[in-house]
Amino acid sequence: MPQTRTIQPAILLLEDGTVFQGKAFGKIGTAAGELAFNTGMTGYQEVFTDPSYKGQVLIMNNCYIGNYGTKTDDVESSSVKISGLIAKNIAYNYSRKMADESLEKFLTDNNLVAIYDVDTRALVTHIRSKGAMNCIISSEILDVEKLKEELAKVPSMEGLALSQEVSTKEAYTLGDPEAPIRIAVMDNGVKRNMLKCLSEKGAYLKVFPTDSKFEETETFQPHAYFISNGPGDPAPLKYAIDTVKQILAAERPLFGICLGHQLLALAHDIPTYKMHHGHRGLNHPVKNLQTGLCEITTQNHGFAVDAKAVEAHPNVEVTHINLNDNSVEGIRIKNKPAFSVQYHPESTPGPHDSRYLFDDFFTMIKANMK
Ligand SMILES: NC(=O)CC[C@H](N)C(=O)O
Repeated sequence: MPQTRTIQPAILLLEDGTVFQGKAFGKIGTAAGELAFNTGMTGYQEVFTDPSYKGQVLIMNNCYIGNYGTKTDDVESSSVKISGLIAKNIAYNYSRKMADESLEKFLTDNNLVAIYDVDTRALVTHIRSKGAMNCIISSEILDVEKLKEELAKVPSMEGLALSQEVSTKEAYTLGDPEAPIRIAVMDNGVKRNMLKCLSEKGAYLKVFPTDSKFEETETFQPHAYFISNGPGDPAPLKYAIDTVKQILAAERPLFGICLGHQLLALAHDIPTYKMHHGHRGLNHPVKNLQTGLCEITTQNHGFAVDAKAVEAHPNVEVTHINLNDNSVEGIRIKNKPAFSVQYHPESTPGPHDSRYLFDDFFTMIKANMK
């Protein structure tokens, strides 16, 4: 580390009063949100720019981040979306031929407040036993009592609607206008790679703001709908649940990922619940109940679909389960061309085991075009 750099102290305060001392990184300031941890060893830039992390202060479990720098197009949206960052070690210097800049510059340019030199293993163990909670990090207020006052103002993630804050404000198109398949995308905070996976398969996309009316999306004459991922609690998104109901009533093929999956369940009156500490990482084992095969998946969610309510529903079937905790990872609607998964088949970052779900979507679309 160059001698010229002055390292400032920073502090992390948890909702239950636990305090961690560390060092400042990125912007000097204060940031708060729900504490969440990601166990992935790579892909920090894609993770930081994933809109589903809006409102969360993220712990990167890997003991070192920043060592391969950042690259302009390794992003899942136009800016950093996490509210704050906690790490063990940060590499100021990076080594990767394709990288354009350091993580330090990337985070400072994105005004992100970060803290490092924190015992992240102790911190993660703490959340794993106590459950998800809010936190605040600061490199400008080092007085714990003052930070407690600030932390008290931070809303709970449960009941928080955030999609409108990250969704596109204006509809836009993507891909080849002459493509034989048109897909309307409900952008609840869509990751770029989902759009890439869809357009590369030969679809012309129109990406609509999360709260667009069904009638408006229909003017695109879509052959199918894609319901994207997104931040926050899915339950308060009544406008989106209603739109999903209208899409289903019109018999349009539908594929939902993560928040999109939760909205498909909610549209069938299947409730979602806040998980103890969520799933965020690149190695979550999921079993496909239709093929009996296991996939290693990318995950990022703090809410999940109620398994008992799915079982009790005559028209909804569980297609995938998480092998760590048996939670619902995928559903299919028996009487409609619709399915969804809780995990991330676009997998940036992550393994590509689940990319077949995009093929399944296109097969379903084509079957419904005949
Ligand atoms: N990646 C996502 O779409 C996350 C969905 C939702 N915000 C959750 O935390 O469960």
